[in-house]
Amino acid sequence: MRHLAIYARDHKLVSRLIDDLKKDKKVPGFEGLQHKNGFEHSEAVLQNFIKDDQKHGNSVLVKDESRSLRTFSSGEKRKALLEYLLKKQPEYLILDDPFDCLDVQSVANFKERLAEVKSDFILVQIFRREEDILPFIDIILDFDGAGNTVFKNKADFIENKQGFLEEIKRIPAAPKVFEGIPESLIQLKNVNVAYEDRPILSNISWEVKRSEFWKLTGPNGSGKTTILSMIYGDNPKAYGVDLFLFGKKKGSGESVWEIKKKIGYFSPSITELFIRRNSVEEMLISGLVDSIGLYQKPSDKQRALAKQWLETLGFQEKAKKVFNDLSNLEKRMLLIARAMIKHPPLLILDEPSTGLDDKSALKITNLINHIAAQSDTAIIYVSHRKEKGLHPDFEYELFPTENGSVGKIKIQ
Ligand SMILES: Nc1ncnc2c1ncn2[C@@H]1O[C@H](COP(=O)(O)OP(=O)(O)OP(=O)(O)O)[C@@H](O)[C@H]1O
Repeated sequence: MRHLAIYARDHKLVSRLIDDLKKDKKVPGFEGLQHKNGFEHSEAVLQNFIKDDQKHGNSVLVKDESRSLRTFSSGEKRKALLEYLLKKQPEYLILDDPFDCLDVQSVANFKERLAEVKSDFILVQIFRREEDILPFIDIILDFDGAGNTVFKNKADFIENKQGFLEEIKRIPAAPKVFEGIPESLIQLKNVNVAYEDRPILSNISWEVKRSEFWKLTGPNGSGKTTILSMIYGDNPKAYGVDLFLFGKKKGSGESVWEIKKKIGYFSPSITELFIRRNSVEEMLISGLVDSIGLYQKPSDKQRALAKQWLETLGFQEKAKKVFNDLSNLEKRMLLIARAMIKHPPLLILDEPSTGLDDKSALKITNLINHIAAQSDTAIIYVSHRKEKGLHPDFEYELFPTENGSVGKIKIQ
């Protein structure tokens, strides 16, 4: 059997297939893998190691390192898992979307490492983006409309990406005006951050003004999340440095809660916070009252605004549907709309298209481009990828050095 890649068009079908492989069942097209020693490289496997590390410390993945697995960036964790699995001498390795959280350089290194060991075992790569398919794989497993597996040559696997992006209609207007918002929303002046004497950020000077659309980028571990958590979260590193949010130095009066009211935030991980059985409409409206889920009866005005947003997204038929029953892409589009519904002065989108296939990622970037073009909200879009179709005005890129990451501005 040769290496192959599985297109994760339908997550459930792929999961079922992988489960059957793991249970050592006979799977059509994968007969060569039965009774073989196989391992899985996936986010779920990684999370188990992280849980274990939290309980017992000293994870086997990083036993030669002085710090715990938890403090590794997402890219560093994935690399550690790969090396750990390679030592187990697998006969086959399932790689579940291995490049999704990796920056350009790490993807290149990871691909190079796999090319070195590719003749030692069979690789089964699950992918969502065409550009991620390993260069030495030329067989793709896809699913037809009835859910049957279809094997294709890579050359024949051509995604028709044109013509499916329905034009986003106008986004609804702001329900209220935020008073007293200065021209400068975020300003970092010569900010340095270190963790346990390890320099992470070096002399970062960056300003985000009203209505600007920024992409914040940089390789894994360069400090993107650290900057975000200083702005939006309660990272103690934000205090005692020259970080100004909406004109005030952080820590000089405004509570984190007050600051958060002026920021719309979306990260794919918040999708899991919504466990109540709120409807799609209620979930949108919760963005107006800064709560996760809705605990009070919405007013007619709020419902009318939600209706307009649902029309913009093309979700008008889904208003009463349970949020948790939406598809992954629909949940993300809705939560981006929820973050934007009050037209906050600043919208932070943390890797919003991570884990999505090419078509779904384009739908997300299309929505964000429209939000940027049709509102006065400033946007910070965090990603380590080159996002196809995204049109930011500026890019702030972090470059790691041994003294911590330095930042450079690119005008698009
Ligand atoms: N609490 C902590 N203690 C020690 N080190 C930390 C802590 N939090 C982050 N780090 C380290 O700081 C560096 C920057 O991490 P950060 O998560 O900000 O990077 P990133 O650019 O967001 O990475 P990625 O793209 O992989 O998410 C990493 O090397 C990480 O291991």
